Amino acid sequence: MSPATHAAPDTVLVVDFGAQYAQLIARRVREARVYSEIVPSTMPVEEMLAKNPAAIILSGGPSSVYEEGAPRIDRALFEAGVPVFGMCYGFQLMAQSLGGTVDNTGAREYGRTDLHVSKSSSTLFEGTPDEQHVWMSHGDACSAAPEGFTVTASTDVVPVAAFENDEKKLYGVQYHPEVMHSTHGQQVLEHFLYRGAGLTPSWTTGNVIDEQVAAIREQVGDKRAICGLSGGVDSAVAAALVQKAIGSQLTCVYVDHGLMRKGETEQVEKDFVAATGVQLKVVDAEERFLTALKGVSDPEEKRKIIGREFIRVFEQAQAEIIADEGPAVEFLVQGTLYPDVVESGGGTGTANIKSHHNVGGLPEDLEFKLIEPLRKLFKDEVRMVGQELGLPEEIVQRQPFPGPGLGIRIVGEVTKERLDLLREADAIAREELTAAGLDRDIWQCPVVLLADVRSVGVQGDGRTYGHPIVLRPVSSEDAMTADWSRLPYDVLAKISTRITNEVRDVNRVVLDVTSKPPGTIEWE
Ligand SMILES: Nc1ncnc2c1ncn2[C@@H]1O[C@H](COP(=O)(O)OP(=O)(O)OP(=O)(O)O)[C@@H](O)[C@H]1O
Ligand SMILES: O=c1[nH]c(=O)c2[nH+]cn([C@@H]3O[C@H](COP(=O)(O)O)[C@@H](O)[C@H]3O)c2[nH]1
Ligand SMILES: NC(=O)CC[C@H](N)C(=O)O
Ligand SMILES: [Mg+2]
Repeated sequence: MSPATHAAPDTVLVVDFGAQYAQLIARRVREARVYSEIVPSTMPVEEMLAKNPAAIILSGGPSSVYEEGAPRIDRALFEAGVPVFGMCYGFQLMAQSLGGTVDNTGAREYGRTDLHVSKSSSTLFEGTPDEQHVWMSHGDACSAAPEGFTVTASTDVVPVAAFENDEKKLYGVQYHPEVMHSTHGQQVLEHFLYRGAGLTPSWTTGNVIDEQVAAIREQVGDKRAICGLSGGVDSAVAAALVQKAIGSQLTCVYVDHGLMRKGETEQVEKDFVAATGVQLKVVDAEERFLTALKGVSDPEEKRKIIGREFIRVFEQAQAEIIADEGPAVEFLVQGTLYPDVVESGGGTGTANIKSHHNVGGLPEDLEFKLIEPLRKLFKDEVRMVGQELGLPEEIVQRQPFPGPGLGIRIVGEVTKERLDLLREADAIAREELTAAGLDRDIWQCPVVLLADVRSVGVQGDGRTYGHPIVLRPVSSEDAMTADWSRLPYDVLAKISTRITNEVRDVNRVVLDVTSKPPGTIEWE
């Protein structure tokens, strides 16, 4: 999308072989201040090379290289003169393609492993200790490196745990440098990028602002755009970025779909406008959404309906703005992030976990041209962009709240009555977490109503048959993986007591102690 005046940054392609950690690799590369993108392993090598990558990283993956039907890579990739770094499956594939030996030696290693570095002056390992901990997860192993490669590390059971070929700029490690448990992993990755591939750490979120502002100006011209504004971080940053590019040609539209939390609408009306001076249109669409959701309890169906209704409301807003005179409103700005795209199966041929309303949930007859300036960024990067744009801390550090709102936090049919009940419970949980000073310690805390579940309780000496509320506090770096937050018991106790006392029909509060994976953050 960048106009010709802005050179594309040096890009490292991360080829995804179905890895658990492809996103993490891309993030680590960006932490090294080099721009990276993920591509599926099914992309033909010519297409990868046509992107003019500065380097290529081959990810891990569940397959075995010698199995029939296992994903492969055209050998041409290794002969194109582009520096390549293979990790785990990618390493094994590189070994096999170039004439080394990979087989099932019985040398399985899962988890923390001691790595013995045999050539600490090598491109990958310079300055790192001869003995280091790495994180392994493999059943196959490379027993002989291809010709021309120097073996630079081994473990007690694997003779070839790293190899390097400086002449051809090809490198590989059996372990996962991208995970935190590999103690010098980031350093080894940076050595590949800076020393192996000769890149300089120059990519910053500042580049994103300049590039996107120029690109958006060119794209929009003298037309107008609307931006779905939710009060959340992503749309606030997207709106501020687009406002910087086209100023008063932008109108923000906040949809009150009746699935918002207590006090949210008032907050957006007040805080965001005060911070940015943006033009805001608030649409009350509660009835429309609740009617469309009537009788629906399947999560994907809910998501699709909400995605569709959002667009219908935006179209209506568009018509109203056009009626007010001025140039056409052709564009819709959304605060879509990279994880939204990846999780909706839109990124790399990965599985569709759930349709995020703004990606997989969009209707097919969408007429707007989309502007999604944050589509390639992770959340922490978006927060940095927001900070650079001068947005206040309260907005930039706000916890995420999903576009489909409480609609996907009611397991069962969504009704006004259930929403009101959940809104009360959620407000109590948020109030107590804030009072305990825990807002910055947790990523977010969905509060979920199990509307189709009832359990027996005793309240006021009488029998009750009510619904459970689930607390789902999680900590995370980017919502791609998460762990349940170990909240202090007294805070949990207070929330539980208040919810069962103050919210009618709720007689039980339970805590979700599942990490992601296997659970996702939201229940639907
Ligand atoms: N109530 C709403 N009104 C208008 N647009 C919305 C609303 N909710 C979500 N959107 C649109 O959908 C996009 C995706 O929602 P999402 O919740 O991922 O982002 P966000 O709300 O901007 O940030 P956060 O992830 O911090 O909550 C938003 O960026 C925004 O464009
Ligand atoms: O705008 C959004 N539209 C959606 O449809 C959606 N679904 C999940 N989320 C948020 O994304 C993060 C990851 O959530 P999951 O682990 O449930 O997939 C968490 O932060 C969720 O709150 C959404 N945000
Ligand atoms: N994590 C991986 O990439 C594993 C590679 C291969 N499936 C093995 O077990 O050796
Ligand atoms: Mg949100």
